[in-house]
Amino acid sequence: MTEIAPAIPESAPRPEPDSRPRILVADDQADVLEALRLLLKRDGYAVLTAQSPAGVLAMLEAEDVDVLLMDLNYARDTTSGREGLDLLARVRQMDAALPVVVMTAWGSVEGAVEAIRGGARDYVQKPWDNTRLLTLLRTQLELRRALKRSKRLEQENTHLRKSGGERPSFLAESRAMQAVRRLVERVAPSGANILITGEHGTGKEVMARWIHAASGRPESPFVAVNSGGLSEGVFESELFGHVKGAFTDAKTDRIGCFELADGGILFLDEIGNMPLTQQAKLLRVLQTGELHPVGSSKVRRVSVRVVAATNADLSKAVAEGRFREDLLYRLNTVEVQLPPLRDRREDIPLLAAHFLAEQGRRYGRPAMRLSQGALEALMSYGWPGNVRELEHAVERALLMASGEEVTAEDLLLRRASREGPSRLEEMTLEEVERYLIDRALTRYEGNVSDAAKALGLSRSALYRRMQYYGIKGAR
Ligand SMILES: Nc1ncnc2c1ncn2[C@@H]1O[C@H](COP(=O)(O)OP(=O)(O)OP(=O)(O)O)[C@@H](O)[C@H]1O
Repeated sequence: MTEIAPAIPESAPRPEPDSRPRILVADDQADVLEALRLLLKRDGYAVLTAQSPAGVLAMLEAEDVDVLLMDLNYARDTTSGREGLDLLARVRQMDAALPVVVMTAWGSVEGAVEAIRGGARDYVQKPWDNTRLLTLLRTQLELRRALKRSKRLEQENTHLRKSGGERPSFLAESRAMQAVRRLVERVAPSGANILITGEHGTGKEVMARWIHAASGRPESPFVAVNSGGLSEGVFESELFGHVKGAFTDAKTDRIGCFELADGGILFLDEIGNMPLTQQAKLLRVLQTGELHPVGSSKVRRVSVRVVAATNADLSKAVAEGRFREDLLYRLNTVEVQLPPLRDRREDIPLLAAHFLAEQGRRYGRPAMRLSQGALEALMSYGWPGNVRELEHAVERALLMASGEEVTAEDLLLRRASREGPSRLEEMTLEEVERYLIDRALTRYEGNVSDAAKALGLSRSALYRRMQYYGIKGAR
C-alpha cells in the first residue's frame, strides 16, 4: 500500500507581518512621549503615540493596539486626572479587553485608585522607574496574549470540528496518480498558492490536508471553509471576522478564517461557486494581505497560503464572466488535477481495503474481507461519485454482509449505477434523490446554483440535502 510520504521541507518564503507588540503611549508632553518611545522601542515594541484624548480615540479606531499606556492629565497645570478618567471610560466602552496602564502625577494615589476602579489594569507614578514600567507592561501583554490565545483556540476548535479536523491518509498507487504525487511533493513546501481541481469526491480536501502536512509547517493552522456556500450576509464575517455590535447578532468579537489561518493554510473549497461580489473582496485581501473585520476600521495584516478547490472548469467560468481572471491567477500559481476514480482503477482495491478496515474497526467487525466477485464488481463500476461513493458503498456493504466476506450483491452497485433510470423501481426514494443530485452536480460542473435550479430547489435546500448525503459542501 502506498501512502504519499510528506516531502522534506525546503523553505516557505512569505512576507511575515510585523509581530512586535503594539503599544499606544498617550501624554500631552512631547518630551515624555519621546523618552517613552525610545525606552519602549528598545524593549521590542512598535510604539504609537497620541497627545490628547481625542488623539487616543482616533488612534484606537484606526490601529490594532495591544496595550495602552496613558497619562491621566491633559490640560497643563492640572492634576485632577479628570480628562484621563473620562478617556479611560471611553476606551473601555470601545474595547473592554484592552489592557490600560495609567501614569499619575507623583503623590496622587487617589487618581491611581480611581483609575483602577474605572478599569485600568495597573499604574505607574511619574517619574517612572524604567524596570518596573517594562515589567508591568510585559505582564499585561502576556495576560492579553493568553486571553487571546484561549479565545482563538476556542474558535479553532469549533472550526476544526466543523471541518473534520483530523488529517486523513492519502492513498495513491496508480500511474495516473504518480504524476500528481510528484508535482505535489515538489510544490507543497514552496508556500505557493495551489488550486486543486477534480470531480466531486476525488479527494480534493484530503489532498489539501496532505499539502499542509508536507508544507514543512505541519503545526501551523489548517482552516477549511466552504467558500462557495456562504450567503452574502455571512461571507465577510466568516472570512474576515467581526467586532462586537457590528450587527444585531454580533454579541462578541469573532475572529475570521483568514486570521485563524494566519501563518498556515486557508482551504477554500468550492471556490468556483463564489459569487462575483465575494470574489472581489477575497481578491483584495489576497493582493494586500490586509483586511478589516466587519464593523471595524482597523487594518489587520495576515500571511496566509491559500489552497483552493473546485470541480468546475474555472477557465470556462472566466470566459463566461462568472469568475474573475485576476483572482484565478492569484489562486492557481500551481494547479493540481485529480483524475476521476474511473481513470485510476488500479487504486480501487487499495482504497476499498482501506475503507473496509476503517469501517470494520468502527462497527466492531475488524475481520471483514472482500470476495473476488465483490472486487470484480468494484473494478467494473463507473464511480460517478468517485472515492466518496466508493467509501459509502463499502460501508453499506459491510452492514449488509452476513458473514465475514463482502459479496458483490452486498455492494448494491448496479442499483446506484449510471443506468439508474431504467432501474428506478429497484431504488429507494433516498437513493433516487442522491442519484439525481449527483447527476445534476456533475452536469453543471459542481455549480450548486445551477444544479439547484435544475432540480427545482433553492440553493440552501440543495446544500442541506448534499450535507445529508455526504456530498461535500453544506454548512
Ligand atoms: N486518496 C485517498 N485516500 C484515502 N481517502 C480518500 C482519498 N481520496 C478521497 N478519500 C476519501 O474520500 C472522501 C471524499 O474526499 P474529499 O472530501 O477530499 O473529496 P472532494 O474532492 O473534496 O469532494 P467535493 O468535491 O465533494 O468537495 C473522504 O472521506 C476522503 O477521506
